[in-house]
Amino acid sequence: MSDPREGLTVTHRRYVPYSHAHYAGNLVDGAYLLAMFGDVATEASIRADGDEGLFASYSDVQFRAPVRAGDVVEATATVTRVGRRSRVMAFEARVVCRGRPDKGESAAEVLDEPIVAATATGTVVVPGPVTG
Ligand SMILES: C/C=C/C(=O)SCCNC(=O)CCNC(=O)[C@H](O)C(C)(C)COP(=O)(O)OP(=O)(O)OC[C@H]1O[C@@H](n2cnc3c(N)ncnc32)[C@H](O)[C@@H]1OP(=O)(O)O
Repeated sequence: MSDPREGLTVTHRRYVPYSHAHYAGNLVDGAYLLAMFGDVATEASIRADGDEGLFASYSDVQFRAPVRAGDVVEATATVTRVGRRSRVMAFEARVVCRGRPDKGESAAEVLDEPIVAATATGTVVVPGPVTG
C-alpha cells in the first residue's frame, strides 16, 4: 500500500531580482533554480516528517529553458516515494511571469502557458526515530 505522504506537493513562487542576473541577456545561473528546489524540498520535508531533512542527491537535473531577471518563477516539489528515511521528490520550476521590455522598461505580463525551465529528481533524508 502506498504511503499517504506520496503525492504531497509544495510550491514556492519568487520574483527573480535583477541583482541575480549572471549571464548575457540577464540570464540567471542554474544554481538559482537548485536553491529554489532545496527550499521547496525543505518545506515538503517539514510537512511530511516534521523535520527539515538533508538533501542527499539529485539523480537527474534538466535545464530546459532560460530563466531571466524579472521573471516570476514557481518551483514545485512532489513526494513520489517514501522509504524508511529517504523521501524521493520530483521537482519542476516554471516561469509564470516575464518582462516585456519591448513595451516599456517595467512592462511585464503573466504568461498564458508557464514555461518549464527545469526539472529534477532528488532524495531528501530525514533522521530516524530517536531511541533510548
Ligand atoms: C531539504 C534540503 C536540505 C539541504 O539542502 S541540506 C544541504 C545539503 N545536504 C547536506 O549537507 C547533506 C550531507 N549528507 C549527509 O549528511 C548524509 O549523506 C545523509 C544524512 C544525506 C545520509 O547519510 P546517512 O544518514 O548515513 O544515510 P544512510 O543511513 O546510509 O541511508 C539512509 C537512507 O538514505 C538513503 N540515502 C543515503 N544516501 C543517499 C544518496 N546519496 N542518494 C539517495 N539516497 C540516499 C538510503 O538509501 C537510506 O534510504 P532508506 O532509509 O529509505 O532505506
